[in-house]
Amino acid sequence: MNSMTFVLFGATGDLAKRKIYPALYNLYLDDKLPDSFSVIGLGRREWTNDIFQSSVEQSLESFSRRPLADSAKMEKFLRAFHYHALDVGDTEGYKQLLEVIQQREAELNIPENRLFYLSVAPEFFDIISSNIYASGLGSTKGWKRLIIEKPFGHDLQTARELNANLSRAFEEDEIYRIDHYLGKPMVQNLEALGFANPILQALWNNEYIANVQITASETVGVETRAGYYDQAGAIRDMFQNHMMQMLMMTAMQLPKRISATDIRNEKRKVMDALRLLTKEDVITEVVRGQYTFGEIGAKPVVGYKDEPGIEASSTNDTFIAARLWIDDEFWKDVPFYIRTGKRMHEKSTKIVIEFKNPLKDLYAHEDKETAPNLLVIEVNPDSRVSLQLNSKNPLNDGKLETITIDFSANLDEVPEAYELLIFDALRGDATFFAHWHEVELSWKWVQPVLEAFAENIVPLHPYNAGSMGPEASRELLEQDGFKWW
Ligand SMILES: NC(=O)C1=CN([C@@H]2O[C@H](COP(=O)(O)OP(=O)(O)OC[C@H]3O[C@@H](n4cnc5c(N)ncnc54)[C@H](OP(=O)(O)O)[C@@H]3O)[C@@H](O)[C@H]2O)C=CC1
Ligand SMILES: O=C1O[C@H](COP(=O)(O)O)[C@@H](O)[C@H](O)[C@H]1O
Repeated sequence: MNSMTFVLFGATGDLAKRKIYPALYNLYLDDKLPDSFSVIGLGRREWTNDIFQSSVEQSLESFSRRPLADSAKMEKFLRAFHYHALDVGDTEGYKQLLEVIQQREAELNIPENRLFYLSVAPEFFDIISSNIYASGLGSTKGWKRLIIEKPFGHDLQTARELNANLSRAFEEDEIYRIDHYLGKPMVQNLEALGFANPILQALWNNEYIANVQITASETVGVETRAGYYDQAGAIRDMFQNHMMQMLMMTAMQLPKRISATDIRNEKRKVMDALRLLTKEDVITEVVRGQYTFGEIGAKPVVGYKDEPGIEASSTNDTFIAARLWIDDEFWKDVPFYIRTGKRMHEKSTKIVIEFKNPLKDLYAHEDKETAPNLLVIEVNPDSRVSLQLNSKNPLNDGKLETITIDFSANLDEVPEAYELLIFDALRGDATFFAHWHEVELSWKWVQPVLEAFAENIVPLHPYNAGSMGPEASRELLEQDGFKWW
C-alpha cells in the first residue's frame, strides 16, 4: 500500500474517537497501514501534538475492542498523529495546512498521496472541499481521495448541489461516500452468498421468491440528537441510505467480473428499475409512525414528543415501512418490504427472503400447512445466515415441524465496519462506498415521500415504545397475504 497522509477534519469529535482511531489502530496492529503513514488532525481547539496523541490513546482505551499494544508499539502508532488548529472557514488557514502537510511529507520522504476525511457536520462539506481546491491542497503529484460522512444532502436537490460542489474539487472515483452498513460483514457477505452458491443463485429471482423483507429495528430513541433527528426522521436517517443500500445489495445480479465498477453498475440497474412513487402512492405504499411512551426491556420510556429537545407538535417520523417494486425481469411482481424505526422491541437488522410455497397444502390431510422456506440473513447485532425448512420430527409422532439450518461461521472476531471501509479507502477500493448514481436514485425514490410527509397527506401512526411499530405496518403485508418475519 502507498505511503500517504490522512488529513482528518473533525479530529477532536465523537466519530473520530469512537470509530476512526480504533479502526486505524486495529489496521496498524494487523500490519495493514502503510509503513510511512501520517495523520494530520484538524479542529478549532488549540491542541498540541501531545494533547492530540493523548486523546487518541484515551479513545483506544475506551473504544478499541483489541487489547492495547506494549508501550513501544503504541508509541510508534501515536507518533504518526500531528495536530493543526484550523477553522474550516479560514481560507488562509488552508495555505498553512498545506505547508504543514508538505513539511511532514518531506520529513517522512513520502509521496503526495492525501486522503481527506470529513468527520464534521454536513454544512461544512462544501466549504472544506472548495478550500481544499482553492488552497492547492488537492493539487498533489500523487493521488487524492475524499471520505465523506452521511448525511449526503437533505433532499434530492441539496444532494445534487452538494455533489456538484464536491465535483469541482474531486472526481467521482476520488469520492468515498461512507455508508457504514456497507462495511458490515454480513452486508458485504450478500455478494458472496448469492454469487458463490449456485443453489442460491438459481433461486434468486421471481420464479422462486415470494417477497423480500428488510428490517432495521432499534431499541434506542432519539438519544441526544434531537436537533438533527427531528429534521431528518427515519426516512433520511436510515431509509434513504442504509436501507436502500441493503436493498441494492440484495437485489443486484451477478456481474461478469467482481470489481467495484461492475458491482456498482449492477446496483445502479436495481435503482434504475425501482418503481417511483407519486405523492398519492405514498398514502398506500408507505407507513409513517412515531413512538409514544412504552417499555423497553421492562423499563418505562417516554414518547418521542416528551424527549428533551423535541416540540410537542412534532410530526417527525421515527418509524417507516414501505412496499417497493423493482420492475425488471428478475424481480417483477416480488414485493420488497422495508421497515426501520426507533424504540422498537429489539435491536435487529435482518434480511428475510421468503420463498414461494406451492406445496403448502400437501399436508392438508394432516390438518397442517407447510411453512414457507425462509433464508434469513442477520446483519446486526448477530452475524448469521439460516435457512428455514420443513421436516418430520420422529420424536414427535413424525409431525411436520420447521427446522432451521444455520450455516453461518462465527463472525464475532470480524473487523468492524469502519475498519473495513477505511482499509478499502486507503487502498483505493470503492466497492463498498456509495456511488453518486446510487445516492441520487435513492433520493429520487425518497423525494415524493418527503413531500407527502411535509404536506401531511400521510397519517402519522403512533406506536408504543417496545412494540414492532404501528398496526398499519402489519396491515401493509397482510394486504398481500404476507406477514413480517
Ligand atoms: N458520531 C457518530 O457516531 C456518527 C457521526 N456521523 C457523522 O460524522 C460527522 C461528525 O460527527 P461527530 O464526530 O459526531 O460530531 P462532533 O460534534 O462530535 O464533532 C465535530 C467536529 O467538527 C469540528 N468542528 C466543528 N466546527 C468546526 C469549525 N468551524 N472548523 C473546524 N472544525 C470544526 C469539531 O472540532 P472543534 O470543536 O475542535 O472545532 C469536532 O472535531 C457528522 O457528519 C455526522 O453526521 C455519522 C455516523 C455516526
Ligand atoms: O447511521 C445511523 O445508524 C445508527 C444504527 O447503526 P447500527 O450500526 O447500530 O445499526 C442509527 O442509530 C443512527 O440513528 C443512524 O444515524
